[in-house]
This record gives sequence, C-alpha cells and structure tokens, in this order.
Amino acid sequence: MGSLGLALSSMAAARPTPSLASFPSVPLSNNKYSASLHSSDSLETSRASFCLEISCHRRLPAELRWKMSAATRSGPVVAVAKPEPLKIIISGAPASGKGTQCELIKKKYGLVHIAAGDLLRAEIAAATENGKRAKEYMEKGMLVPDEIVVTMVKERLLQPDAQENGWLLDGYPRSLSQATALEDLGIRPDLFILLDVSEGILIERVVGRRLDPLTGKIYHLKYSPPENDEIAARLIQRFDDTEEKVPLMPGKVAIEDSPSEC
Ligand SMILES: Nc1ncnc2c1ncn2[C@@H]1O[C@H](COP(=O)(O)OP(=O)(O)O)[C@@H](O)[C@H]1O
Repeated sequence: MGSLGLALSSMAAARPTPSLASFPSVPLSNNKYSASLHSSDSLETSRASFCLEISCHRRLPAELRWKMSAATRSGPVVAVAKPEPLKIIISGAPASGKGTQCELIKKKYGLVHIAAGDLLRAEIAAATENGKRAKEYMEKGMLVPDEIVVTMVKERLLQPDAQENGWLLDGYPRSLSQATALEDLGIRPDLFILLDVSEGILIERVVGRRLDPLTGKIYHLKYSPPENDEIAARLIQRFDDTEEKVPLMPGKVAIEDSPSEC
C-alpha cells in the first residue's frame, strides 16, 4: 500500500561552462551542487519512503581546476564556479502528490514554481485575448492549443527570477509537440521527475480528497482528516475529483499521446 514510485530520469544538458571571470569567490566546499528530498519532509499524502538525491558536480575549466589543485598544495585560493540554477520538470497524474512535492522542492531549493495551469488562469483573470481563447478549451477539459501555451511558458521561464533562481515547471509538457517545442527553444531541464503512482492509490486519493472552501486547504478523509467537526461540515469535493478522472494507465497524463484532450 502506498507505494509511490519516483521515476527520475536525468536529462542533463551539456551546458556551456561559465567563463573564469564570472566565477565569484565562495568557499571551496561549494564546488558542487548537492541537494536531497526526503520523505521525512513530506505530508501524509505521500506515505511511501523515497529519497531523491540530486548531485550535480559541475565541470570546471582546466584553468580553474589547476587553481584548485594549487590551493590544496599551497593554501586557500578560493575561486569556484557558482552552480547554475537548477531546472526541473515535474509530471504526474492528478492526485499523484505533485502539489505536495512541488511545495517541498520549491521550499528546499528556492526554485521558482511555474505551473502551466496557473499561467493560463492568470491570463483568464487578466482578460487577455489568449486568456479568452484558453478559457474555451479549459472549460471543456481540453488542452489549450500550443500556440498559446508554448509562448506563455517560454516567456515565463525566461524571466529574471526564474533565470536567477532556477525553476520547477509543472503541468508542461503535456504533449510530444510541447516537449519538442521546448527542446527547439534550447530549454532543457536538469531533471525530469515523474510521480508514477498506481491507479488504485490514485483512485483512493481522488475520491477521498476534500477542499475547505474557506481556507483552500486540501484534506483527505482517511489520510489527512479535518481537525474538527466544524471544518468537516463545510468540506466539499471538487467536481472533477472522481474515479473517472484517474487515468487508466499510470503515466498517461505525464505526456499525452493526443494533444487535443487533457
Ligand atoms: N501544458 C498545457 N497545455 C495545454 N493546456 C494546459 C496545459 N496545462 C494546463 N492546461 C489547461 O489548464 C487546465 C488546468 O490545468 P491544471 O491547473 O494543471 O489542472 P489539472 O491538473 O487538474 O489538469 C487543463 O485542464 C488544461 O485545459
């Protein structure tokens, strides 16, 4: 019960090494990027134990490697590459625990969380042309066309906060064409995380999930019950939290075969 498979595939791109002049002076121990996500950090919804270790040893140019080895011989010469910001794509079926893991990853690594659905809802709220078009598709539960989504996601990824702090992209890509579009733009993640949860567990989570309309907090009748009767009385079920929403095959929603439907 409760097995949460975490398929983690590294899509590390061969990135250009920054020039020596751009290296700030930082302690030698910072010469690698190392990070981890442990189940002990997680909420009850993700009960299975898993551990994600990210260790990105950055390649340094020969000149800097020589300086570092000189440092170990003759004392502290401290000039080390600042690691490039981490770029992650996370994917998983509804109720796979994506929201929970996104919160934890975002908090731990200081990444900018970019959710395609949130970007679309912001366009709708701002009543832009794209927002008006997107709304028609979203209301029918269909994927919004690529010409809207791809540009929107690209522009968000290229904004200074995401470039400086790194990003965690969620809800994109949802089709092969969206993945290819990102690749064509030269935007590649360091990691692709797929939360691969069995259908039985997804169904159990979806049908037991409840929303507190007052606070926006998500509960689960079995795994994360409301704190008191007053909250319990006002909990509602999202209209799309039904068994039918759960994909028949695990991973189906990760990258949709058909770009036309969610
Ligand atoms: N990458 C995307 N491409 C096309 N449409 C998208 C994409 N991401 C989100 N959408 C649209 O926004 C809606 C809400 O998405 P989201 O907030 O991720 O919720 P959910 O996980 O319930 O689908 C989707 O049903 C779809 O219509």
